Order: sequence, then structure tokens, then C-alpha cells
Amino acid sequence: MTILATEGLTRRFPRVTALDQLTVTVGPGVTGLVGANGAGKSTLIKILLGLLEPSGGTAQVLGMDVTTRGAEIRRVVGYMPEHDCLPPDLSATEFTVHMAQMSGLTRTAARERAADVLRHVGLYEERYRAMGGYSTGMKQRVKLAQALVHDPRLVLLDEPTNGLDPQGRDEMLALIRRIGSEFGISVLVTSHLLGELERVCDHVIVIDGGKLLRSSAIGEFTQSTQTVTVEVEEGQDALAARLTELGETVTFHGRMLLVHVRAPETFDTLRDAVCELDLSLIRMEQGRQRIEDVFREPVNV
Ligand SMILES: Nc1ncnc2c1ncn2[C@@H]1O[C@H](COP(=O)(O)OP(=O)(O)OP(=O)(O)O)[C@@H](O)[C@H]1O
Repeated sequence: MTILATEGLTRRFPRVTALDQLTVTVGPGVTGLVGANGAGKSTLIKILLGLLEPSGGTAQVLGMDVTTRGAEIRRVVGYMPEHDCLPPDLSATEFTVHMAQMSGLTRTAARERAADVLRHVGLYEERYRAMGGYSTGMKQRVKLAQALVHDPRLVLLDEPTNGLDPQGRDEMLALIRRIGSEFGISVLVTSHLLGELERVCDHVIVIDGGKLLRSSAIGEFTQSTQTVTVEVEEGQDALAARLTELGETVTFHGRMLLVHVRAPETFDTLRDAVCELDLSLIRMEQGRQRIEDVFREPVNV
């Protein structure tokens, strides 16, 4: 099942092309949208909500075209904006009830639903206090609650961990995972902190300068970047040359060599090459590279 799909999606602003021929497909579950500041994440979200017109290409959300069915999309999609947008004089309850009513719920249904959803995001007694006095973590929870209050099929979360301390970030990530797994709502979550999405996403899309860099299931991400880090006291150039001769793929990372594990035999080849060249081995460590390595340009030997 396709949750959302774009084809050659482009958005130009006078000075910059924020999205450049972006073609992606997102299925159910939790999908991370990763990119540095200015990569085009918020622009994509606004287009998906039908709030911003594309300059070219197409986009569909739950089978609906964003340019013609924006209002229908917003009825079944929740949106957590990046920036602080909460009225300081209202309490979380008043605000969430209001948002629920705006989505078409009756006052009674809106009250019940707001109470449920605020409890789910971890706001209890404080939900009756004015939001102006809330911490960033509490504000982020209210923003998440209002995105969920009308029982959407999909939520778009723009930088939900922004401004949170490590504990707050962990709690928010756990909540996002629960939205996907327990409530069965599909999630598209953006972040510029690449590593954190590894923990909660089923699928990750990486964009840079509005262009697609990569789109893969999280498993493929880590598997295909599997490497062994090798550090020797001296002779790394000779070792790299020998391994390349033997058919291995080697890149330099500072003083260390990163050797791609193409097959289990790679470990034997490595051990034999170190012995053959009589090198002192400091470290030989198998590691899964992280998502951020997608952004690193390897230096080929
Ligand atoms: N309304 C606008 N007018 C002009 N340029 C814009 C507008 N909105 C976004 N841009 C530009 O488009 C590019 C992409 O911005 P966007 O906000 O989508 O990036 P982002 O990945 O969400 O980054 P951030 O996390 O910093 O918001 C940036 O260069 C930004 O300056």
C-alpha cells in the first residue's frame, strides 16, 4: 500500500530550488525524512498538506492529488509544525479541544478525544495550565497531541525533537514509535539529527539540496554499509594496496581503513594480509555504519 508518492516534484523559490525532481514512495509504518537545514523537508511537508503549490511534478497523499484535494487530505492527515505556534494564554486542554472541533468533532467528542490524546502524550494535571508557562518538551507534546486528535491515518511531524534535552528526545522518539506500532497510524517524521531516526523508523529517505540521496528500509541502510574498521601502527598504505589487489574495497577514514565486508571471507583476507605484511594490528572492529555515513564522501584508494 502506498501512503504517499511524489514524481519529479519540484518547488522553486526566487533564490533557491527547495525541491528538485524528487521522486519517492512511502509505505505504511514510520518513515524518517532526513536532511540538513535547508534540505527541503518543510517544503515537502507543506506541499503534501496542500498548503504550498509545487512548481512542477506531482504528489499524492493516500491516493489524493495534493493540488486538487488539499482539504480532504488535511481531514485525514495530522500535522505537527516545526516552530512554536501555541497560543500562550490557552491551556493544552482548551487548545486541543478547539483543534478537535475545527476538525469536525462535536464538543463532547472533542473533550473526550482531547483528554485521551493528552494522556497518551504524557500530559496530565499540567494540561489545565496556560501553555505560555510550558517547557519546550511540554509544548512539543501538545503539538503532537493536536496532530493526533482527529484520529488521522497519517501524521507529518516536522522536527519533533527540536529543542529537547536527551531525555525529552528519547521520550518523544518512543512516543513516535508507539504512534506507528500501537495506534497503527503511519508517520513521516523529519530530522536533521540523522542518528536518532535509526531507532524509530522502518524506512528512511535522505534528501540534500532538494534532491533524493537515498530511500531504503532501515535494515538495508545498515547492512549495505557494513564495514570493518582496521587500524595498524604503520603501513596502512601498503595494507590498503594489498587488500585492493585481493579484490576488497577499501577507503581511508583518517588513520583508519574501512574495509567493506563483501563476504565472510573478507575477514580471512584481512587477517592474512596483516600477517603477510608483518604489521602491528591496533584495531580490527566490525561495525555497522550509521545513517550519517550516507553523507560522507569516501576517499577511494
Ligand atoms: N517561503 C519561502 N521563500 C523563499 N525561500 C524559501 C521559502 N521556504 C523555504 N525556502 C528556502 O527553501 C530551502 C528549503 O527550505 P526548507 O524549510 O524546506 O528546508 P528544511 O529542510 O525544512 O530545513 P529547516 O530544518 O531549516 O527548516 C531553503 O533554502 C529555504 O531558505
